[in-house]
Amino acid sequence: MEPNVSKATQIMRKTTAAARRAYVTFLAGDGDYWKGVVGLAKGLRRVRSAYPLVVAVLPDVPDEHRLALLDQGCVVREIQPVYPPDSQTQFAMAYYVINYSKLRIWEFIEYDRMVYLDADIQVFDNIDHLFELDKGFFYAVKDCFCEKTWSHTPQYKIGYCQQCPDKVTWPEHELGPPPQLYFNAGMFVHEPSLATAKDMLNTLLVTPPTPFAEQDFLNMFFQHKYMPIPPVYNLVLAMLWRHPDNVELDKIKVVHYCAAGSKPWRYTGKEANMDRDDIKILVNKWWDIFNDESLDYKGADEASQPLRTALAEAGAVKYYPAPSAA
Ligand SMILES: O=c1ccn([C@@H]2O[C@H](COP(=O)(O)OP(=O)(O)O[C@H]3O[C@H](CO)[C@H](O)[C@H](O)[C@H]3O)[C@@H](O)[C@H]2O)c(=O)[nH]1
Ligand SMILES: O[C@H]1[C@H](O)[C@@H](O)[C@H](O)[C@@H](O)[C@H]1O
Ligand SMILES: [Mn+2]
Repeated sequence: MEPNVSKATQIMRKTTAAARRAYVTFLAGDGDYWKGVVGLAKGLRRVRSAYPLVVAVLPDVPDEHRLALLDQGCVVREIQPVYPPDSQTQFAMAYYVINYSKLRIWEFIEYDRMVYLDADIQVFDNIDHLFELDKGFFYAVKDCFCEKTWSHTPQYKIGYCQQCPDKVTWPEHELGPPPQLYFNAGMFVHEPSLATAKDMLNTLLVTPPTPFAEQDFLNMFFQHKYMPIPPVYNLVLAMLWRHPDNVELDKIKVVHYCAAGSKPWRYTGKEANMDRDDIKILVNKWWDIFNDESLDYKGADEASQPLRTALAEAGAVKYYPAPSAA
């Protein structure tokens, strides 16, 4: 306690601290992930998050998609791509290679604390309290090893998962010590720092790429700083059928639509497990937020005007202002 600090100073300090916090997501390419970001921006507004959503966009994100994000009150920041060293590695999904560019968010040093959320994530409850966690750690939720994307690993082959480590005992005599705790990198709490960013990129230069790309890399880089947080902060959907005992669906704050076929904006219901009732409900809940016009950002014109003007001048996109609601 500092007894001599005036109320005004205390409020000013709080405001300054708040200005240095933000949610952050990542957007690459001209595909449909921008819809996920729009959904996320509206979801954060629905739960009355106090902090903005910064979108780290690669240069290949088209202006039309950037406009849609500005219209939703996002802070759009262009980043340069990050590539792993050359190799013949097979990524679990071919596109994972672009995810190394996510490492650029450590360069956003105008913020001292950020909560990263993948574009295929939705928040159903306020999680602003994550910004209050002790500094000096890397916070994320433990992953599950049971889906086919893990089929290249010994843990998948023997049916071992850190979500239920007692079910299949790790054969230490054959495979050595059990795998260290491993987090899903679709959601985490981090502290931007140029020193860390530099260290990361230098380490990446001498780190051969592996199937889960930057997720594997971050697990290696932060192995001694990693602090698990409860699964309510990142429900990896496969948990619903792989470890139902570890999930209390009504308590979930953050849902990660990462299972094959579960991205709400691409959902057909055809892929394995996608016809489950809980999945259908979660996909519908995502759409309810995406379609809810009352959640649209109200100061849209102000944020996106410079880009609109530039585009109009360049004749790149035709923009017709929406009629006033009055
Ligand atoms: O064409 C794309 C592909 C990905 N992304 C961005 O990259 C994120 C990661 O891609 P996915 O969400 O499709 O990946 P998964 O959630 O299936 O995969 C998991 O493994 C990945 C390994 O690269 C990442 O670590 C990811 O955060 C983690 O949850 C997306 O949410 C989105 O923010 C795009 O913007 N455009
Ligand atoms: O770490 C992986 C990865 O995030 C996959 O994309 C997801 O589908 C898996 O369930 C998860 O275990
Ligand atoms: Mn994801």
